[in-house]
Amino acid sequence: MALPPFPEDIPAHPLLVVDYQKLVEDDAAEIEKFWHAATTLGFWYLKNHGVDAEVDQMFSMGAETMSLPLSEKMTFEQGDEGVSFGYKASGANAVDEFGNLDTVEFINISQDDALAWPETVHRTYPRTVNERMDNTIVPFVRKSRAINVVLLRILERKLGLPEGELLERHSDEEPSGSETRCIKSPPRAPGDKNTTAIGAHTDFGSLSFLHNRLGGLQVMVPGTSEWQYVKPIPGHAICNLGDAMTIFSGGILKSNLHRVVRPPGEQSKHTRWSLVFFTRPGESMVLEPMVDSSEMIAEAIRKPENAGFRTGGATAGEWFARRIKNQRIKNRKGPETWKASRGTEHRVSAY
Ligand SMILES: O=C(O)CCC(=O)C(=O)O
Ligand SMILES: [Fe+2]
Repeated sequence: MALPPFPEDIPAHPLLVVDYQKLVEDDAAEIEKFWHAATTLGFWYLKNHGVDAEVDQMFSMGAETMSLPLSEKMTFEQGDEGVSFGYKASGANAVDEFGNLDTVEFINISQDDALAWPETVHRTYPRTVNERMDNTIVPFVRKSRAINVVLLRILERKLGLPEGELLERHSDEEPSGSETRCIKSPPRAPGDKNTTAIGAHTDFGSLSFLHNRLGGLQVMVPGTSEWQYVKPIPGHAICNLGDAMTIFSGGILKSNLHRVVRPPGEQSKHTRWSLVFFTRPGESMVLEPMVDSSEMIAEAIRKPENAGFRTGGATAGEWFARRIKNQRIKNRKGPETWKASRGTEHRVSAY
């Protein structure tokens, strides 16, 4: 079905457009553009990534899964212990410190489970997922991971890290929180004041590769306290960095605050689907600035504004479980639970 375009009269934040093929060819100007995006907003468009056909298939997988009976989907629910893989029902998470509820449902499929299929590493999935493992999910996961590895290699070099040091923290030999997520966000009643679908957050891991059809994603542009839409552009993925990259780099790389609200204008009448592939560090990797491996990072962490990026030695697995667990509404005791779910979000105004 044809979707209405993003309204022309609604401002959208212009992300830099990075050409993936040029990155692969080691094009110096393109690498500079990517580095600029990574160290300022932490969001950019990625074109020529070659994953469009797989993305379409993944949206079909998502639609098939979300149309299963709720009772069946609930058999595969994430639970309240801080595990991300599986199904998340609408309203299972808080979107703010007051305990308002999210309005999206999604399915998270672990990279480890996809790559080991038909073996199980972490958990099992609904039949609509199993049926599409070989022909849809595995190809999408492989291609998306390969793209993120190219991006990681470039960042590793630009950060002055010895070859392989950042990559080995994202090895697929070790279990990780890396996963793909298909999100369904139904239209909201016109008078519904609570328009937040996914609350303000920074991403938990390293790199997110996102595919949007409708508006609704917003970023808070650094130095302002205003939310701005990111406009979906056909064939352009939206990429962003997560907390692990900000921490590893001692604050050089930016993990920016974002959220999902009702799509703008006519688009608000339609169901919003989105698809993400998250690359996250291996579970046992310690999230600390890589000061011993890069002079640039050692220098960055000496700046007072970056001091907060020392975690005290949390592993990626612990960081990730804490964030997921404390955003579950069933675990909520009060505003402190929301605070306990936070990562590198420092802007009190956006909590
Ligand atoms: O749906 C989107 O556009 C963004 C989703 C997102 O931020 C997330 O799942 O972390
Ligand atoms: Fe996100």
